[in-house]
Amino acid sequence: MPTIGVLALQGDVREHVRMLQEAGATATAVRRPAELDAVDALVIPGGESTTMWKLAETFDMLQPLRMRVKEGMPAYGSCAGMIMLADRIEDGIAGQQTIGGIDMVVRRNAFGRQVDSFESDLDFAGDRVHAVFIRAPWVESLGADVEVLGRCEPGDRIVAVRQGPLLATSFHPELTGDVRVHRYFVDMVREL
Ligand SMILES: NC(=O)CC[C@H](N)C(=O)O
Repeated sequence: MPTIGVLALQGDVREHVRMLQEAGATATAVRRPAELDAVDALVIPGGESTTMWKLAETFDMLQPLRMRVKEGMPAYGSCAGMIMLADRIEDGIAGQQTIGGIDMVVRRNAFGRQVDSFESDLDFAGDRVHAVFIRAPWVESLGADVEVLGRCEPGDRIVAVRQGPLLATSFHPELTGDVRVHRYFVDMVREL
């Protein structure tokens, strides 16, 4: 059974721990480099990417996170976590940095004020899932090695992608009780 960490600097950590356990993984919160060393894979939760970035620097986690991702650790980022896994971002705050790893440009708070939060059914890797979006980003553009796993209205925007061991969604599957996205990630971790 793989041990999957949930980055616990900020955001909805407990919900991801619960979903990972339901999907058959051992799940644990990760705050420090030594805890990161001990996991096979990592979930980066939703929250606020600017805060997460600053806390990652404060806790000396940004470089270790970049290193593990570069070495091929599987990671799944949801919402703010998607932003953290993007190589480039639009509408970040001044100097905002990411962990990176996925060759894509992600736009923060992209769906705009009128649809700050919304829910939508969409196809994720061939499964129909109910998706919750909260001040969500979308994928503005992506490299040739990035696979699109899901799109959503308005605008047929890209909201789920995978590049090798890295998975990202604009939405929050941990809030729906539907374990399939987490199961998809746990299966990824098992196969890699
Ligand atoms: N629900 C979320 O994770 C929101 C993401 C947030 N808008 C950010 O920029 O980080």
